[in-house]
Amino acid sequence: MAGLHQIEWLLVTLIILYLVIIGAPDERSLGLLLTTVAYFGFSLVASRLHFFGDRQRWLLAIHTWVMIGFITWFLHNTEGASGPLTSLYLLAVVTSALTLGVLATMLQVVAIGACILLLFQLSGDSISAPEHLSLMSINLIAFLIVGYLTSALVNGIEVSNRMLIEMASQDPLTGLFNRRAFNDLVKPIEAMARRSRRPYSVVVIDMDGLKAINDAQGHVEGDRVIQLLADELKAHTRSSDLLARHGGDEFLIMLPDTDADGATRMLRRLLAAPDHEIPAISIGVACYPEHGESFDALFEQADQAMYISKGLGGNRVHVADRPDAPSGMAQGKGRTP
Ligand SMILES: Nc1nc2c(ncn2[C@@H]2O[C@H](COP(=O)(O)OP(=O)(O)OP(=O)(O)O)[C@@H](O)[C@H]2O)c(=O)[nH]1
Repeated sequence: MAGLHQIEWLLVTLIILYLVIIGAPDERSLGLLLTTVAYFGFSLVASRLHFFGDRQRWLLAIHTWVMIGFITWFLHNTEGASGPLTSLYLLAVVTSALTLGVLATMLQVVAIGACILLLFQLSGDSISAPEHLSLMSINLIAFLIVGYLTSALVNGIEVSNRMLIEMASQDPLTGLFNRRAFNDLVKPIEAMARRSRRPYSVVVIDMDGLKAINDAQGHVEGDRVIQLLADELKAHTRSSDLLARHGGDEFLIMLPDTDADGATRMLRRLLAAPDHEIPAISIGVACYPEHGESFDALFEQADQAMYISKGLGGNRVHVADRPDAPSGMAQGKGRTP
């Protein structure tokens, strides 16, 4: 975004250079200088207020319209629309294409066309003169091409960026978050829960016997059951819950605002789901605040609880022991009680 202010400052620099080297009619010099200083002040204030940084479209639009108005005023007071300075409008077109998209940019090219017509009108030149008509057409076609190509380029970069972010945060097989993205998303929920002392649950799920499926039916079938389980997890969780594929056949869920009872109710429904294609799963649960103060501590507890589930035969939920509870208090909850 800083680049956009640089475009404006480039415009101011070009205009000052013009005034110094070529100069304007004496009676207009002061007015032009004051307008240029006012425009520079506007740009400076806008950059301080983070107009561009906030990416508010209407503020960006105001910015480009002000730029077009300023260029039109400058041309009106110097060489009109028939000189080479008309190409200064390119700066407004590029600014718009970088920030506002193709449609707004095309609209601005139309508005620039209207400004050029107005300039011809004000200077008393006839627009129907062949040299004026061809000059205006060439300029407008150039603006259209530059505006369109720049917008398309920016759009392509934005799409690529989005894809890169998705690729960096998603597990490609299931579309769930990967562990890195999950860790980033967990932090604010953990902090909020700690501040408000609201509960949350951490769930570790591990498939039972994926290796046997891979060995007997091949990796494609193994992949398919992983996807089926991921779909089932999505179907049984809320949109506010966080799901991640943690490793090969291991999944991780964070359930905000959910205590141990709420988590086990949901997980029992998952185990009772009638989809027999999904292999058995072992589940461990740990909850804030009773099983630990930090997400990492809860993850460790949930992981141990998952292994207890597996040790008890798998296909069940095991809630971590309370740290102060005597050992043997673990509660196993199988698919078939
Ligand atoms: N098809 C497939 N298999 C995977 C993938 N990632 C890991 N695996 C396999 O999953 C198997 C996991 O093995 P284990 O950790 O022993 O798990 P398991 O066979 O489910 O046995 P338990 O966890 O003890 O119940 C290994 O054979 C891995 O090669 C994957 O993306 N697709």
